[in-house]
Amino acid sequence: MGVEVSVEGLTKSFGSQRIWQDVTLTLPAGEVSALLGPSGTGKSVFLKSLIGLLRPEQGTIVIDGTNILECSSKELYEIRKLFGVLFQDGALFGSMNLFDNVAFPLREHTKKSESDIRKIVMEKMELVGLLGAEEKLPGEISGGMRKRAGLARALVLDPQIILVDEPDSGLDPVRTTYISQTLIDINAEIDATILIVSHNINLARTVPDNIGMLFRRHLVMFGPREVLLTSEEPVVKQFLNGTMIGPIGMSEEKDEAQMAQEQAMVDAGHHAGGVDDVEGIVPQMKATPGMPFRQAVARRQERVRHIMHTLPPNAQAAIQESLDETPSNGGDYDYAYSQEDTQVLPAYRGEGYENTTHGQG
Ligand SMILES: Nc1ncnc2c1ncn2[C@@H]1O[C@H](COP(=O)(O)OP(=O)(O)OP(=O)(O)O)[C@@H](O)[C@H]1O
Repeated sequence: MGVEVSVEGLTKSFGSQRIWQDVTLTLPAGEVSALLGPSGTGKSVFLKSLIGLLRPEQGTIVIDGTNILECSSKELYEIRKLFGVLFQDGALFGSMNLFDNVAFPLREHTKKSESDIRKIVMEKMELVGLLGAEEKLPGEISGGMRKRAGLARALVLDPQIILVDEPDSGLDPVRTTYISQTLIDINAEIDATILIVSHNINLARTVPDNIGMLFRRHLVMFGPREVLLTSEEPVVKQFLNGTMIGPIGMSEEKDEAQMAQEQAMVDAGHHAGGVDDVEGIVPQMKATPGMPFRQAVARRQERVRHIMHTLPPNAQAAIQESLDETPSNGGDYDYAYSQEDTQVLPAYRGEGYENTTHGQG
């Protein structure tokens, strides 16, 4: 199973430009998490910080028991071996065909024989749906295929943590859904901890087990998906519905006067853009039938059950609803609680609720 990534009090600046501060979150081992946020809020900077490509000036990042901000370069090298990273454009070598691109980390970092390498490469190519395209050059294939090849390459060293930077960038909605399905299937197949950085609303609603959001140099929240998806925070609602009305502006955050002016325009009949208020939670994507059981589902439900009393009431109700809807046989996908279990949850009786915005999970 993948390893937990624990971030505490993390602050990053470039010169006098503060990117974000005091970011605290834990990526639960083996679960899929997503970090959302408007453009420029520092999502990619966060991702690069996790693998030690950028160095935050304060805080800790503990991976497999090692604080990577204090460890030696040898230790960092070892920790990096746990990661597979998919960069936005796939970061493929243009002169190598897809087979050689995907084989590259194996040839570079292991002493495996060419026949073993072939076996692994073909296995990963199949997992991302690229069998038959091994001989193609990156310049001869679509952006979606390049991303898939980048993903296959990120998988060949059997990573325990997979970081994915904007898997949807440059893809149409259908291809975005395909790559979303692939990420869920990969999680089912290898049980790695996955962090996806994105501003795609559909992906955010349907893929991750946990969601966080960066805005105004802070982590607005991080926790089980139900927390963000039922949030009443104006910035979260605006982001999820993609409208112009709310604190997020074209390039900068807005002031109160500007927001009031825009609201007046909408009240007078101007369309604010985006989809009409999508409320509540759409079902999470499941592993493709025939894939292994996604163990993260059961683990997450167990974990969420223990922290439920700390979550906002709307999130508690949504979690409860999903538990109630779980088929009594557990299905291939979901972990079912017995009726007895759900009845004794103190959180559902409204006890012990502690805060409204930070569903830390
Ligand atoms: N190496 C760097 N040196 C200086 N500034 C940087 C560096 N990398 C990123 N930045 C700045 O950090 C800020 C956040 O950038 P980042 O790419 O992380 O945003 P993002 O949330 O991923 O945006 P998008 O969704 O548009 O990709 C930007 O203002 C960017 O210019």
